[in-house]
This record gives sequence, C-alpha cells and structure tokens, in this order.
Amino acid sequence: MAVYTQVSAEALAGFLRRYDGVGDLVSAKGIAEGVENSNYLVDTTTDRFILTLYEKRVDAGDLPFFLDLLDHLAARGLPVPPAIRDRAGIAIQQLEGRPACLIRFLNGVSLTQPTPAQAATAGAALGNLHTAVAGFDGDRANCLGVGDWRPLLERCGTDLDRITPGLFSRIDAALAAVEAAWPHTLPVSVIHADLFPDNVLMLGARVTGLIDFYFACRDVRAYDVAVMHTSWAFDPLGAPLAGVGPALLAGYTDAFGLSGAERTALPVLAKGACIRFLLTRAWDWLNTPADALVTRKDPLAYLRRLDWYDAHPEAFA
Ligand SMILES: Nc1ncnc2c1ncn2[C@@H]1O[C@H](COP(=O)(O)OP(=O)(O)O)[C@@H](O)[C@H]1O
Ligand SMILES: N[C@@H](CCOP(=O)(O)O)C(=O)O
Repeated sequence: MAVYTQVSAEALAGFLRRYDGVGDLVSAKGIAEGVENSNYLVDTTTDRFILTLYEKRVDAGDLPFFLDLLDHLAARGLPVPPAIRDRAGIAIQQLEGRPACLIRFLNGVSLTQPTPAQAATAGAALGNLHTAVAGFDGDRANCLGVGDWRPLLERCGTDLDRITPGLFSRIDAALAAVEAAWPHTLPVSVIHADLFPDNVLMLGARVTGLIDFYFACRDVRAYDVAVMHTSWAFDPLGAPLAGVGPALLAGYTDAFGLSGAERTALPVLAKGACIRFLLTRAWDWLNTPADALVTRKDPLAYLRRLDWYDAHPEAFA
C-alpha cells in the first residue's frame, strides 16, 4: 500500500468543493499499488477520480511539466488521465500539506503476466506516445539518468551486500561497463521512463490507460523501449516470459520504428535500466521505515534480469 499522507474525510470533502461538477464525496480508499506517491480512489455522487498527493521523489517544481505533457498527449488522443482544473483553472492544489491533483479515473487493469499479444499492443502504445510527444516543447532532465546511477550506487554503498552478498561489486562492475558503452548520440525525445506493466491499464489486449508520468523527462528515446523490455518481458520474480520481449519490440517497431543503431544499443540500454531500477529499489529496501504503508519492490528481481541480459546478447537481434 502506498499511502504516506492520510487525508481526512472533512479535508477531502472541502477539497472537492473547489471543483465544478465533480459531485460530493461518497467514499475514498487508499490504493495498494504504487510506491512513489499517495493515491486514493475517490467516488463522488457523480463520478470516480484518482487523488494523488505527491511525495518524496516528485519535485513540485516539475509538476507543470508532467501536467502539460498529459494535456498535450490527451489532446492527441492518447489514453492518459489529465489533471482536473478547479473553477479558478488551477490543477496543482495543496492538500494535507502536500501538492495534490484530482485526476480522471481510467478503466482497465495492469497485468503481472502479459501475453505476447498484450505486449505487442503495449509496445505499440509506447510507439504512439513517441509519435505524440513531437511538438511538445516542455523540458525536464532525467534525474535518474545514466549519470545519476554511480552517485546512487555510492550512496547505497556496501549496504547492498546486506541484500545479497557481493551485490555492490557486481553492480559496480556492471555499471562501469554500461557507462563505457552508453550510446550518447542516439535520438533524444520526451520519454515516459517508467512504463512498467503497472503503469499500463488494459482490457484484454486493448490499452485503456497510460499512467504515472512522474519520471517523464527528455532522454535517449530507445531507453524507453529498454525500460519497457526489462519490465514486461519477465515475470515479477525476474524469469523471462516466452515470446513477450520479441512481441513488445515488434509492436513498438510497427507503430514507431527503431533504427539499426537503436536496436544495436538495446542490450546496453536494457542493462542500464536494470541497474537504475535495482538501485532505486535497493535504496528503498534499505531505507524504508518498517512502519511505512508501502510494499517495497524486490531489487533482486532486477539482478536476475541483468544476469539474463548478460547471458543473452542476442535478445534484441
Ligand atoms: N488515472 C488513473 N485511473 C485509474 N487508476 C489509476 C490512475 N492513476 C493511478 N491509478 C491506480 O493507482 C495505482 C498507483 O498509481 P501510480 O501513479 O502508479 O502511483 P505511484 O506514482 O505511487 O507509483 C496504479 O497502479 C493504478 O492502480
Ligand atoms: N517502476 C519502478 C518504481 C516506480 O514504481 P511505480 O509504482 O511508480 O511504477 C519499479 O518497479 O522499481
């Protein structure tokens, strides 16, 4: 459960009164999924909404970038949930001392074991996103890009070995190899940077929602494909799912295209993505207070993926 900030019924009822046409509060439930922000499912007399209170890793100064991006994508027909504006036209509110937004609820479920057919449409959705970001001139550097991984590794230090012996040296060596081979000259665009299965809502093989844009930034475009591959092509423990990786790539390639140089770079981009998610998970694993209402994510599931990419250099051929 990710609920860091409790919202009282009285405060929420008052908050909803800032908006026209959203109705009166009927119920609000903390949402179990997610690790970054506090999310509530809010039902009113007229509709259903998501209430998000922005926590630790989200810098309030970045919220206009994220919300402008959502508006841009929604205007181009992508199934993303724009933030709702109050009657003064304000989307970013304050609630219980945190920045907060009321967000349109989208139907659909997130998958834990996608099939190849579902991966293909999800890959195509990323391709459509990369098409739709053209013309969006907002800018945000990746605060968890390749240059940020070594400082994070150093901050975790040999505490990593408390997760599994030898983890610090393993990641130190893998990161050195990734840094040396990083493809700095590939095309850059706005990317989602965290399009895991839990951030794609689906009904059958249809994508009904792309959510959680709070790591979106400008970075190497093919890195987005690599992030998706690391999170979709494996089960939650890190074992590969037959046919899913190739289907994801085929869906993306049909929708957007992938140059030879981008495809060649995917193994190093994927290993970089493994290191990025292993390190943020490890940091949270080592530093989340025992009483926090959040389910920590397993860093070692990303070590297994890293091992798999090392053993399968042909994965993207
Ligand atoms: N617009 C939305 N429509 C429907 N469900 C949503 C929406 N936004 C978030 N959710 C639900 O809330 C969960 C957590 O949201 P997410 O943005 O991923 O949180 P976090 O940023 O904390 O990871 C999602 O997995 C999904 O179940
Ligand atoms: N996707 C990342 C962490 C961010 O979690 P999310 O719930 O915001 O997608 C991971 O799984 O490590």
